[in-house]
Parts: sequence; structure tokens; C-alpha cells
Amino acid sequence: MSLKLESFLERKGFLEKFDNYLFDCDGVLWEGDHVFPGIIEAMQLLRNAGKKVFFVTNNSTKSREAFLQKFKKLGIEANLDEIFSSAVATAAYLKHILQFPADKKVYIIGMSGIQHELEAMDIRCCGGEADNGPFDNEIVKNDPEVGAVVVGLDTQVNYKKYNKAFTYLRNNTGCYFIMTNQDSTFPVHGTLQPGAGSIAAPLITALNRQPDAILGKPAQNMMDTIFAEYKLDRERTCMIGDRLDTDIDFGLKGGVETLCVLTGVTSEEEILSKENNIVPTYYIRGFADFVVEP
Ligand SMILES: O=C(O)[C@H](O)[C@H](O)COP(=O)(O)O
Ligand SMILES: [Mg+2]
Repeated sequence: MSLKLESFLERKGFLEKFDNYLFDCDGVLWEGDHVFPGIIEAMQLLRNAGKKVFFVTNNSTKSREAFLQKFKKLGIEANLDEIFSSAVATAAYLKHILQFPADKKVYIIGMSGIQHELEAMDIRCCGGEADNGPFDNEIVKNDPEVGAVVVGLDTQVNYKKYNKAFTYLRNNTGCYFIMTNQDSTFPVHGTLQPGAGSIAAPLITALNRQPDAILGKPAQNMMDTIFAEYKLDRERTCMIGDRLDTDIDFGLKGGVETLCVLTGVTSEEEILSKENNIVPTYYIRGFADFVVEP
């Protein structure tokens, strides 16, 4: 059973219980470029109390550097080494786990964040924003140098990109099919939009093939990196997110307690539903409630 943090004393107890907070971003801190009211103050409350804060986002559309600029613009304190994203996790996976060969390149369905993080790890890539635009029914030729296709959230996705990714995955033996993350939706403009999982779905159908790897939450790549780098105490760490099947599952799999906020994709009914088996330790109306006085 999940405990709803409603009273000042419950919220105070929650803050005393943890030293480290892993924050999901979309739906917890902001929606697009709109920071939720009270979030700047609530985040400052944690900083003033000397808490460690990390940002763990499945959003692959921006590089870590671009996220840092976004935090600055929105007035939320953040440091580069506190930011973890599915684009960084994907680049690290290709580099260190797959040891992606230098004579191969990655075809991207996604935005600049993926390209920047791949290039930061010296991985050659193509596609992405260079393939924005209409498809003219032109013939797509295979490129045997493409050794992996990476798919992330792409708000300019088009038939040309699908056609190229499909051609490379079909023709190039051993070509990896990788998803940055599989969120079906994400919150923006007060509603929901299709997420990276929905962008990858047509390829899965066309190829009749599942991806070889999915790097974002709930996969443990980012959790493992954070714990390896910062030696945190799991019992004093809480994962805060707005999605059950990514954020809360990520926390549960990582052995930390979890807080679900209701400012994103998950409703109170879903948390409490008998059918739901991804149960957060706590839930709250929004993270900004931590600045509400008694
Ligand atoms: O589909 C996506 O890529 C995601 O829904 C989105 O960007 C999630 O970001 P997060 O909530 O993990 O910050
Ligand atoms: Mg989210």
C-alpha cells in the first residue's frame, strides 16, 4: 500500500528519512519549458538541507550540456555531473558494453541529444535531425557502414527515417536495434503526447523484431552508474517520478524507496488500482507540496 504524503508532519518525516534524491524531470519538475509552480523553492529546500540531488531522465532529446542550460534558464540549481539521461546511457552502452567498432556508424531516429552524446564518446553517427523533412518516395540505398540504429523521442519523425532505419536493420548482418527508452507517452502542454516507445513501435512492427537493448528507466544502467560513482546508501535514497512503469519500477528494481508525483502521467486511481503491481512507497500531489507550510 502506497502512503499519500498529505500532512506537514508526513512530508517532514519523508525529508528526514533520505539524504539522496533521484529526480525524474518531465512531469516532476517541468512540462516542456514550463517549470511547475513551487518547484524552484522545493528544490532549493533540499539544497539548503544539504541533500544530494541527481536528475535521471529518459528524455534523450537534449545533451547533458543542453539540459544544464535548461536548468539554468528555469532557475533550478544543477551541476553537469548530477545529470543522467537515456542518451548518455545509450552512448555508454555502445561504447563500453558493445565496444562499437570505429569503422561502423549509428543511424539515429531522434534529436540532437543522442547525436551529441554519441559524438562525445567518439561514436560516428548519421541521420537524426539531418533527415528531418518530407519523403519523396526516393529509393533508400543500404549503407553497410551502419552497425546500429538508435531510436529515441523524435518530434520530427518521418517516413524517410523509418525507411532508412528499416533498410539498415534488414540488410546489415549484426546491426543492433537500440531504444533509448520505451515511455509510451509523456506529459506536455497539460496533456499527454506519444513518447519514445511510440516512436519505435512502427519499426518493431515492420521488422517483426524486438530491440536488442532499451537503456532508459526501468533498466538499471543509470542506477548502477550513480551508485558506482557516488557510493550512496540505498536505504537513504529515494527515486521520485511520475511514471509507474519507468521511474517507480526503476526505483523498485534498484532497491530504493520511491515517491510518485501526480503532476505527470500517473493518476491517484492508477496508483491505488488493484490491477497495479508497481506500487510506490509514497505518493504526493506534486513535489512543490514540500514548500507548503503547516
Ligand atoms: O518518451 C520520452 O522520451 C519520455 O517520455 C520523456 O522524455 C521522459 O522523460 P522523463 O520523464 O524520464 O524525464
Ligand atoms: Mg517523467
